[in-house]
Amino acid sequence: MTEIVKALNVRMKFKAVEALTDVSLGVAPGEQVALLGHNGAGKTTLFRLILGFIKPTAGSISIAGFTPGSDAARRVVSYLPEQVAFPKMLTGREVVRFYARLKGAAPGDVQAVLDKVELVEAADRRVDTYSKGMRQRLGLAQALVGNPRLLLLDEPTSGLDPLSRQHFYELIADVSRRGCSVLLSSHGLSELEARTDRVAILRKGRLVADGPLAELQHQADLPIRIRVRAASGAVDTVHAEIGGGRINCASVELYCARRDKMRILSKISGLGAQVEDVDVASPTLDEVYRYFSNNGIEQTRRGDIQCTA
Ligand SMILES: Nc1ncnc2c1ncn2[C@@H]1O[C@H](COP(=O)(O)OP(=O)(O)OP(=O)(O)O)[C@@H](O)[C@H]1O
Repeated sequence: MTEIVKALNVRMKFKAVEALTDVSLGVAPGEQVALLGHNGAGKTTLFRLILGFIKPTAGSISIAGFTPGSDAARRVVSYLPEQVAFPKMLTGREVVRFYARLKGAAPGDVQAVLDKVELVEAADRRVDTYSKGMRQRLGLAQALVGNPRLLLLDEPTSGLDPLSRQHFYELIADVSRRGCSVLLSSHGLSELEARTDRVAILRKGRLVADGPLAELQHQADLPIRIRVRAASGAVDTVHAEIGGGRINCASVELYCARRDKMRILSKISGLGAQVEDVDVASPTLDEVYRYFSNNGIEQTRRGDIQCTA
């Protein structure tokens, strides 16, 4: 199957600044990839290369087998930039109609897309009366019109309230289920955690991690948190048996390496009725991100594994 994005050993240099170094990344049809990285890591540069706005200093990129920026590639890809701006005098419908014509989409697509992003009621109002969230949804509408095979979304949820974010991700999941690939950059790690197939992390222009979150958790081998709620009067015994730290009058918390998890859980299970509940938490995307963007050096409060069990 042809990859929608295929970047091979891409290097991008702006005079003295090397924005990307030896980046190889593929995106399959229907795949959702979150592109993460600190400010200046090279995310927007990668988007601009995929769009064909700039050419790589070295390496190659193809979009569904086509050269970025070519007519054929442009028919494949849609882009929602971080700072979305439309002519204020136009209505939302006129904006989407304009993009529909540019992309050769059927006129009926305009209404369907406005409906999808819940802008039908405001469609005939001028864009300068729109809230930030409505402008962002209009940005998504212009990106969705014409059924692109690849959506590039640069910080698409910045400035959106929690409900709008949720709706936004539902829309993205829907287009992805229909086979559209999504490459999305974001700093909102907690909201991405359960919503992306794959995470790619750029650090100073280098791709330092690429895979499903579970795989990156495995690679980073960060400690797992186990929290045990003791039965009434049993907290001292539970603490003495499994170690860790007391976090209140009734609970004990410890961190352990992944390889020790089952052994410790079995020990906790052996405490029988002295344990009321157990909660096991794998490292979050935020922790995995910090690990990889800090060159594999762990900087979390879990740094010292407190397991004595
Ligand atoms: N046209 C340009 N000329 C010179 N340097 C540039 C140019 N475009 C980008 N850069 C530099 O390349 C590096 C990567 O920038 P880029 O905008 O891709 O980062 P980013 O990951 O998108 O950052 P942010 O999260 O802040 O949007 C930065 O050091 C930036 O200053």
